[in-house]
Amino acid sequence: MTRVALIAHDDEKPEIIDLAQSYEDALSGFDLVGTGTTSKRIMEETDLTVERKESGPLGGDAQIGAEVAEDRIDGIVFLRDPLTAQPHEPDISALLRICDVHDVPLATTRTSAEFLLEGLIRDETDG
Ligand SMILES: O=C(CO)COP(=O)(O)O
Repeated sequence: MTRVALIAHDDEKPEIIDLAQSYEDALSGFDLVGTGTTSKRIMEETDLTVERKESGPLGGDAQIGAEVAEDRIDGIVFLRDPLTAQPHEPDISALLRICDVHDVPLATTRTSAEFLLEGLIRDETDG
């Protein structure tokens, strides 16, 4: 099953919730994983089930990075706050780097996230 990671910084949580609601039908057919607070918020605002990792600052990005290294993840939506410094910036950089290493598609904005999800939906439909 297509496994998708959902991650958003605090400023972007309303955006990822709106995205999850817009794509709820398609996402319900995916295996979802996410960082702690993002997962919790999405599950509160939709009927989706998201496997909860740690919160980002406590290692959630690193846990998802480990799954990327094991080729378990098909795509990542990571809505980053481009205007606020994060205490766990090294973990964030590591996640972006390991996605590059393994050629795992990663979207960091709403529009690129829609393109990514449309691509994953198409791949799943094509079988
Ligand atoms: O910090 C994050 C990603 O770097 C997100 O973590 P939360 O989903 O726990 O807020």
